[in-house]
Amino acid sequence: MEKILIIDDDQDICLLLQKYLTKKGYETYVVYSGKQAEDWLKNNQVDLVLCDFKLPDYSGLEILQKIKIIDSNIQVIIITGYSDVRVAVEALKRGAFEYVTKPLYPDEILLTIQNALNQKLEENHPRTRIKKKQVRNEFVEGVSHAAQTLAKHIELIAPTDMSVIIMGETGIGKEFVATAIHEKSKRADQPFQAVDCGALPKDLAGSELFGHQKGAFTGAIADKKGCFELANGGTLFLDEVGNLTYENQVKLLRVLQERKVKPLGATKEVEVDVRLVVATNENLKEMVKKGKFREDIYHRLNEFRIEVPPLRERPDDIIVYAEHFLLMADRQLEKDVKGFTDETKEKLSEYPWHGNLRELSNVIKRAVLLCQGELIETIHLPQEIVTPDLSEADSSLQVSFNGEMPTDLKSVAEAAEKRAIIEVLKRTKNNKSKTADLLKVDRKTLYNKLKAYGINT
Ligand SMILES: Nc1ncnc2c1ncn2[C@@H]1O[C@H](COP(=O)(O)OP(=O)(O)OP(=O)(O)O)[C@@H](O)[C@H]1O
Repeated sequence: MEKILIIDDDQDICLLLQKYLTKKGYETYVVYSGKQAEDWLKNNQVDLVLCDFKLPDYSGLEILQKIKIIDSNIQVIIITGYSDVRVAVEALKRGAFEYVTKPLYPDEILLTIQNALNQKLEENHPRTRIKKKQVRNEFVEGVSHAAQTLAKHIELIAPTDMSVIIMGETGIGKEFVATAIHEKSKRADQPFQAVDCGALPKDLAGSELFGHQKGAFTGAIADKKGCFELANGGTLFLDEVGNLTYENQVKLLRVLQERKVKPLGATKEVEVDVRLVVATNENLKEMVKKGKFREDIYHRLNEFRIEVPPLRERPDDIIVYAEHFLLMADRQLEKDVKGFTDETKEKLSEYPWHGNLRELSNVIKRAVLLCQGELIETIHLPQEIVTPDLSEADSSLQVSFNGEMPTDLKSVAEAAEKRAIIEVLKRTKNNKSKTADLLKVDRKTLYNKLKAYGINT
């Protein structure tokens, strides 16, 4: 039976999750703080951790790091508020499997847990993600000029053996581009090995990349092939390559120059034939200037550079991707949602999508889950996307409660009232009479509430 640890200081949430997941056949455990989790994990083993991002003692990133140090094989799913999605995305870069946003929906949690457990990292290669056997979602090109140029570049570069640097914001699809390059290359039937250099602990990175021989260091109980050897004949994708230590950059340069790797502790070198594709969301050239990334490696990798522009700079693509993610979610959740209302499309197109395609895909999946009819409406989207001003108003309301979410009924009711007023004002384009009508109050009451809640119209 697979084991799940739930970490949340909200005891009600813990109880609900525990009951639900136990019913679904998992062995579940609960702790209420980061420290308790740390102690618990040192003495017990689990397959997956479901962790609230805002614990009383540790931040989400801190607890993630501690879990990964204790056992890097544990899959971690972060529970977060939508307004914290950007930080949660950072957690993904540091090794979390996925984030789910509040309010929590059991079906969504269950699906994410099942996906995480299915993809549980392979025993022998804990920090690498082997993509070869994974079923991937299809590569969608987009219709914007930038997306078309990107597709053309992939077609052109794929059949060559040139190294490629893929640049772009988090979640924009750099790894997808790397996979597309591999799949369209002559190496397509050979391994595609992806390594997240950002998630490699410093002391183990060398062994993960280049392998080691039994006895090379304490804990090296058997020979181990590094990613270069595992990718032999195929493509090695180094994500967040700018995070490699100087020492590993030197070793990487040797492999690039000589096409040979020397596992730690080995006396002999092993020949490797690997095409290198790397990605970064930092400016590598700047890193070279600052002395943080070796110039010689940069030039070797920079045989071809692909820049993937952020989604907000190519709004024409948003609905294309949204429709693709809707199809995927329909399939995954066995639903038959057909599309979006015009208002929903408008809201999706206006939103800045700082988490790019990953954020869009998650939002659509959740909307499909919530949708009971044929079309996704704005009520199925997170509030931040439908009424961005309102979320600001909400957060200002929270601040006025000393940074704590209001829990007393009066405050909760006031927050809901404020939200409803702003929402209706938006819909009526600030027409007070219509707003009062829709809210079924007289104009004077409406004006009093606007003043009391500090809503400027
Ligand atoms: N061209 C595409 N077609 C369809 N889906 C895509 C495409 N590109 C990205 N996606 C979706 O966006 C998600 C994020 O993509 P990916 O992991 O490649 O981003 P990334 O830029 O490598 O992120 P990070 O910087 O965090 O490593 C994917 O899981 C996939 O769902």
